[in-house]
Amino acid sequence: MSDVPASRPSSAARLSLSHITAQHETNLLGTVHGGVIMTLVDSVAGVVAARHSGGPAVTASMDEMVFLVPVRVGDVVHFTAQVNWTGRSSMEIGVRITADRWDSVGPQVHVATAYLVFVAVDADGQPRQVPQVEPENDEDRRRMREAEIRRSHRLARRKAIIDSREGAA
Ligand SMILES: CC(=O)SCCNC(=O)CCNC(=O)[C@H](O)C(C)(C)COP(=O)(O)OP(=O)(O)OC[C@H]1O[C@@H](n2cnc3c(N)ncnc32)[C@H](O)[C@@H]1OP(=O)(O)O
Repeated sequence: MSDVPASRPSSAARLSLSHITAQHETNLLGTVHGGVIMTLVDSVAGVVAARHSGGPAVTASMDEMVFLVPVRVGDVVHFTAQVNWTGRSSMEIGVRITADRWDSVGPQVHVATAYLVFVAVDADGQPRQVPQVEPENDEDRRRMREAEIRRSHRLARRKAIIDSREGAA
């Protein structure tokens, strides 16, 4: 594992990946399977988490992911990911997914946005501390504020479910 600094700028681990979709990635309707997109989202976010934290990181959760438009075979799908927020050992990674239609030149289509929480782990699979992400501009600061809102909702939802189960027991 590399030496891990106390903080890293958000641009340090940002990553873009482009993928040309193929026939074998389709669902029964003939459009690209949502699971193919989700696998690539998880992979891209995992690389960002590993680069930011300087070592292995595992997917802890993925927020609701809304598919806005179908992706067609041959479309070029772009995944852009960065660390939005850091806790002690967890990181929220935001992934924006856009597509260029294979048969026309036009503005990129917004396919989906996903937010994933990764936890950096040590050799025993135990959470380890991550560098704090340093937002570099207003957009990064907006992403960090919104990530904090999502985290507080995740924690509140988890606590409400635990309380409800304990109340029912
Ligand atoms: C890249 C891949 O494909 S990995 C394969 C799929 N993923 C996995 O197999 C992961 C399996 N899960 C695990 O190993 C564990 O649950 C871990 C490492 C994620 C968390 O371990 P825990 O013992 O629960 O850790 P702990 O309770 O100390 O929490 C550690 C951090 O994880 C965060 N966390 C734990 N569970 C969740 C969750 N469901 N959603 C969001 N964050 C979570 C905590 O908030 C905490 O964050 P912080 O350190 O920034 O405050």
